[in-house]
Amino acid sequence: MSVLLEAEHISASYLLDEAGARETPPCIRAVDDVSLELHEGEVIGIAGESGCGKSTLAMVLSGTVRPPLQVTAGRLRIAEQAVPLAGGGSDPRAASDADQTPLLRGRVVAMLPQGAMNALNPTLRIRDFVFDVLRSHLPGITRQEAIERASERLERLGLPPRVLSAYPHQLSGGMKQRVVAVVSTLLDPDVLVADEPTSALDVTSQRMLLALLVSFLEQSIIRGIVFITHELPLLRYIAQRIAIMYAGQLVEVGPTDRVLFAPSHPYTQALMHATIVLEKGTRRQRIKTVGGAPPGLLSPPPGCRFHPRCPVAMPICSQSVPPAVSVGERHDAACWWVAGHSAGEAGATHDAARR
Ligand SMILES: Nc1ncnc2c1ncn2[C@@H]1O[C@H](COP(=O)(O)OP(=O)(O)OP(=O)(O)O)[C@@H](O)[C@H]1O
Repeated sequence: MSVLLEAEHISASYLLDEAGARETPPCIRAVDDVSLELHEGEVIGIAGESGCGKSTLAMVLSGTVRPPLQVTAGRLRIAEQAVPLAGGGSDPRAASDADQTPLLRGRVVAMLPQGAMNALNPTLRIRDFVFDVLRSHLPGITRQEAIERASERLERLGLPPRVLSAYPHQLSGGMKQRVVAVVSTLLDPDVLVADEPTSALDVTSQRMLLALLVSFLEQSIIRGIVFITHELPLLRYIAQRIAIMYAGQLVEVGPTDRVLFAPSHPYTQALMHATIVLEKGTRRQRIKTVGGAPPGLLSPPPGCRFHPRCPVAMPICSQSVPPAVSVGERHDAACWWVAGHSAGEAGATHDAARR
């Protein structure tokens, strides 16, 4: 399976002292040492509680980082091209490539941000929005060409081209979101990063949007999707793999069914209200809810960031960052407790999410 997107050891922080008055400015480490792969034709879901860094990771992966957010480390490659990371990351070439960002954005990677439908200008017909978007990427395009391109695309995806003549208020929320999704992929990007694209939609509209995103893949309009949500169960309908994020880090990555129905990390188990089978022949332990709140990212807890809330925490958990351990085929969990219980099964530690 070929790798379409490869993020290596990405860290990104919000700098709280942009003026640079302090030598070591305080910063919120919203994404901390995240490595992730997206394969050709795949949808990977990224899930976790509010504030765990999902949107920040989405901005990094889509090349839309803006101050006060800064990428402090890492590399990103999409479709075999290095994507510039604002701040340069650890790759000195990235900073000098920064002028390529607008080109990469839209053609290599596109972002469907939270509340994307609200980006529509209420005073402009959809066709004017389409023209503005396309013109920003393709300065030479004429109005007629832009409208024709959007019209053909809508028709191909089973949506009525007449929406181009409508004002936003004349369309339902679900239709607006689908139209914005279509417009954001008009340049056939390799990867679409969708950040909570179904939030604020009713169930029927959610399903229609998911179906549309799948059509993008089936019709080879795009080649892979990073789908961010706090609604873990939703990922069952669209993602082949799921990455669980906690306090800026990935704690578990694996095939959708495994993560949803046989989660390994205590945090994922708590999220799923799942049953942990400790070992063959031992009793089952049930975690009902995630007690407490996620830590502040200005000064996250040492070791495993979940340890203050973890029902199976051990002394080592507060002392040392857990390695990612293989718990099955392309399934890793970063947890000392899991490492102890899967010793001998996997034997090796792995770079999280890169399997
Ligand atoms: N502009 C900002 N300045 C400072 N801190 C920020 C900024 N935006 C986000 N943060 C902080 O970064 C951390 C990660 O936020 P992020 O929005 O990426 O999380 P999230 O998982 O997407 O949450 P949600 O699901 O609520 O959108 C949080 O602690 C948040 O308070």
